[in-house]
Amino acid sequence: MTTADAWSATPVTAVLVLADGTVIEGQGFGATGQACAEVCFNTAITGYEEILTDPSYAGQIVTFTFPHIGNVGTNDEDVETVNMASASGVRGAILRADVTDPSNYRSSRHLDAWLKARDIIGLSGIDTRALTALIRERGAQNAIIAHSPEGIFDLDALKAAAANWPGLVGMDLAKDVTAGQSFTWDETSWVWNDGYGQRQDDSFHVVAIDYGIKRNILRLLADAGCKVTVLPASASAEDVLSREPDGIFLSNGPGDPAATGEYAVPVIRELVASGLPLFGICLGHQMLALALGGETVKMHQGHHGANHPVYDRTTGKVEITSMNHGFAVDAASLPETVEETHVSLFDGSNCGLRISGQPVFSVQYHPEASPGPRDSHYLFRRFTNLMRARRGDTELPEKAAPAAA
Ligand SMILES: NC(=O)CC[C@H](N)C(=O)O
Repeated sequence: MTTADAWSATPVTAVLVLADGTVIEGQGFGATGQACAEVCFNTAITGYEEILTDPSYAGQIVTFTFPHIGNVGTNDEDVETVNMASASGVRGAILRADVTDPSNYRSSRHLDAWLKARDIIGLSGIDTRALTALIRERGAQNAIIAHSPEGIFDLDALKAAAANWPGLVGMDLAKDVTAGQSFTWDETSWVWNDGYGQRQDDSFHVVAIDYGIKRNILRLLADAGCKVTVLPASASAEDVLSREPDGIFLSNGPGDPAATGEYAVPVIRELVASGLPLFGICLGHQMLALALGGETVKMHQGHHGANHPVYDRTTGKVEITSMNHGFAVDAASLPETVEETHVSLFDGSNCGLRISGQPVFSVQYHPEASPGPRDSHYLFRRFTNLMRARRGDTELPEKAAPAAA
């Protein structure tokens, strides 16, 4: 496949080399050097900064199907990693058009400089539609991205590196992105005020285990009335329970959920046995399924975007969701005590579960969005309602009242 075209009739300064030897040439931006990872595509039209700072993308290179990326620059507020300067996430960004100068009042930095500072390699000027079609056909690809301003590439070495990269199956990356120490969080959201913007109830204490947690999850937990203690991925059940939480949260994160089987999954099993309300998102959902005796599988191309329809079997409603996952829970593997609550309307894959008769539930998608639609914010209220019920308080409506004008 050759991708140099009229759009990018300039010297080749970056390449993407797939494990099968395919070489895709374009222009480099951001960091220089090279990085092996899995290439996926994301169909979201907005929110590139949130996507590029979602720790769940560690070990991956994101191809944006939307052609204009970078035109609103970057800022400090839209960063999703808890550690603002963290470089341990996405390995590369692939764009159709070259990054233009930012034009937005919130911008404080050009995407190019911002990527450099975060050690993320950029490749632009390629036919992203062709690459997306290739991934759809053959599945997410192992690859190497390389940026050399001098345009010097050892293609044989790059091909060998891409072919030898082991791939995400079996790779535990949560341990690389988790915060090294515990911290507390009580900052509410400021961008979205959909009625949860004011703290509803200060008295819930939630312990969140950080496998690569996103800021907006923490903000929405705070909006829903929780004071959050965040513990590293290595936390034991005793570490969690000794904080006397009202509820437990399992975060999103990168890598293969099954690769966390030696440390996180047994801890989650013990936490489920505690009987406390428990809520999991994405990697947290997958690890909960494993803890309950289910299995996870690698998907063909994964789900990465901000317009994925999901059916909530418990209410009969459809919500449009943000997604970012390459593994999925095999619903058929779940034991009878576990109910499938949500399914993808794109491919029928599992998108949620709960334990019958126990305050434990999780979803595969990202209800905190960031970027994406707000349809699923109700799940944070569903979580606090489980904590309310446990202490005998009346439950609050899941749908927030519209924000005052
Ligand atoms: N966003 C996430 O938590 C991703 C979970 C997991 N790493 C996957 O790709 O399926």
